[in-house]
Amino acid sequence: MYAIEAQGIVKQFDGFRAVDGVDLKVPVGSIYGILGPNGAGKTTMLRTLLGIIDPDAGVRTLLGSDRPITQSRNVGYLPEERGLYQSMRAVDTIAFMGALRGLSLKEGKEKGRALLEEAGLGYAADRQIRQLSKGMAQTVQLMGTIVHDPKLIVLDEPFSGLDALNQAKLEKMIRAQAARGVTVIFSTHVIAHAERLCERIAIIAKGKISFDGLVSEARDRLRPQVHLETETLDGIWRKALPADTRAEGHWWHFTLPETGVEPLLTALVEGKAGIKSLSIERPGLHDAFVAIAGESVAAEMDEPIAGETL
Ligand SMILES: Nc1ncnc2c1ncn2[C@@H]1O[C@H](COP(=O)(O)OP(=O)(O)OP(=O)(O)O)[C@@H](O)[C@H]1O
Repeated sequence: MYAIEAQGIVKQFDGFRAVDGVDLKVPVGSIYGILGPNGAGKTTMLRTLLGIIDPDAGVRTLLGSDRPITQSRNVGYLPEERGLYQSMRAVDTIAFMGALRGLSLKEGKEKGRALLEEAGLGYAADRQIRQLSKGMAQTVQLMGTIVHDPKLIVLDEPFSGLDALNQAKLEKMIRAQAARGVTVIFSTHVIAHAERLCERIAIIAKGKISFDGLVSEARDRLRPQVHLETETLDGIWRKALPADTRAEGHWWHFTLPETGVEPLLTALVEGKAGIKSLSIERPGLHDAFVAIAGESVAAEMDEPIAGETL
């Protein structure tokens, strides 16, 4: 069961292919991240999948329909350009956004107050948007995106512009929605966000998808790295180290051999290497991203500045 299925999607602007033959499958109930640098085609792809714009080629279904726009009441969409009416109160903003997706204004206001209370923002319900901080206003827009209980939530760069606290709240909200069976798809140019939240990701650059699958599958494309410290520097055990081992004083750094760690441990113990420390590091999504998309694309991705995210 897929919330979104797309095949061969192409979207051009004046002959320039912003989306260039994309295939994608987003399973129902998953948290799915679209990772790519600025200008990769993420927004265009999301807008095409949602039916806001039509592709020049390819087919897509959204919640089982091949006319995605007809599903708009079942979808919550947070566009990249944020914008709210400055003089509208927070609670009315949420209700108004719900009403655009078929929710009665009365229910929207009740739910809006409940959502604000839940987030510890009940005191701001009757304040105008202009009286809120940027992060709070963004949270209100997010609440307006989910107030009608959509089956599918699509968030375009939802973390940008939020401080660490609000990013953590957003992560919590995304997890809570997924726990209820809602499908959440979001775009980001920060690898760490996708690594923390997603079961599945698509990596996109220059309009093409170079990977679509489980985060663990992406990470498994690279072998774990071993860091070993020994008391002795020489002995028969050295023969057990792989050919590409990098030596650094008493340290040895190498890729875990296909045979695993046990034969290596046996050789080290029997050869009296004197193991002082040994760690096996599984590659993170960042390393996998570099391997899949290449150094130059990875360099275009923004990493969060220290302390920006939890
Ligand atoms: N309406 C449009 N007319 C012309 N070119 C467009 C239009 N929309 C997008 N593009 C171009 O298509 C490419 C992909 O843009 P898109 O906004 O989809 O990328 P993105 O991955 O979302 O990046 P960003 O995070 O910077 O928005 C860019 O080169 C952009 O300039």
